[in-house]
Amino acid sequence: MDIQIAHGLDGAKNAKGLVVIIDVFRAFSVSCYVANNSPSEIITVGAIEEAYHLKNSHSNTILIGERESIILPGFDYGNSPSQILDVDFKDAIIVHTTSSGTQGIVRAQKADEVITGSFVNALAIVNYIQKKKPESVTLVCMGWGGTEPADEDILCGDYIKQSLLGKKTNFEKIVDYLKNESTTINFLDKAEAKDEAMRDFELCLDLNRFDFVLRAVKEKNDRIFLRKVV
Ligand SMILES: O=C(O)[C@H](CS(=O)(=O)O)OP(=O)(O)O
Repeated sequence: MDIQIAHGLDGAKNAKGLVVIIDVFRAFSVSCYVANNSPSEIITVGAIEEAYHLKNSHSNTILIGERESIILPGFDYGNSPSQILDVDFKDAIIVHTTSSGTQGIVRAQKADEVITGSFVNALAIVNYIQKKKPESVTLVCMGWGGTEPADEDILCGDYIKQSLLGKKTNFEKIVDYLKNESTTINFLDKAEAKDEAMRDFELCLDLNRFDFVLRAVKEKNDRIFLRKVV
């Protein structure tokens, strides 16, 4: 299996094979927390206008997302796992748009298949790839706004790659580095509620909390749905 690491929006655009779009803080950690709370659908969108359009077209739509780490006007929740941790999404259509992660999903048009990447379901991702045995895998580290590298996404990409190669990575060291040395945890600086942001940090680093993969599937009107694969 050929394993490539790519970065940001361009990396997503050119990614081939089975593509993992990685966004630890916070898009694809959030997506897993959402998926765990039983929504009828999760729709990933790039444009904010599309999110508003979907909200106006379906009564049971909930908007989740941010720009520059701040919740968007009229949205129900920010891009924050702590805000939605205990929310029952039964029968709701979740529409998710973010600065970086969801933009990567939308751009990954050359991929054979796209799944999301985060630490909260890292083992499930590794197991899924090992089971599928694709010829080539691209791990796309989305970074800040899809334009600048971010430590947490690079570390997650490397963690998945090493696991696929049968090598162990010390996860405690990763957490320690992100907590004490990394300067790339943008949303922590921008957050108005510091306690909530710290809780987001912990929830996004809750390794292997979920045992499912989220697969991006293009359907009606070219909309991209995230579907759980256990
Ligand atoms: O969760 C966030 O605030 C980030 C903002 S950015 O990437 O640092 O610009 O969004 P995400 O798309 O989840 O990375």
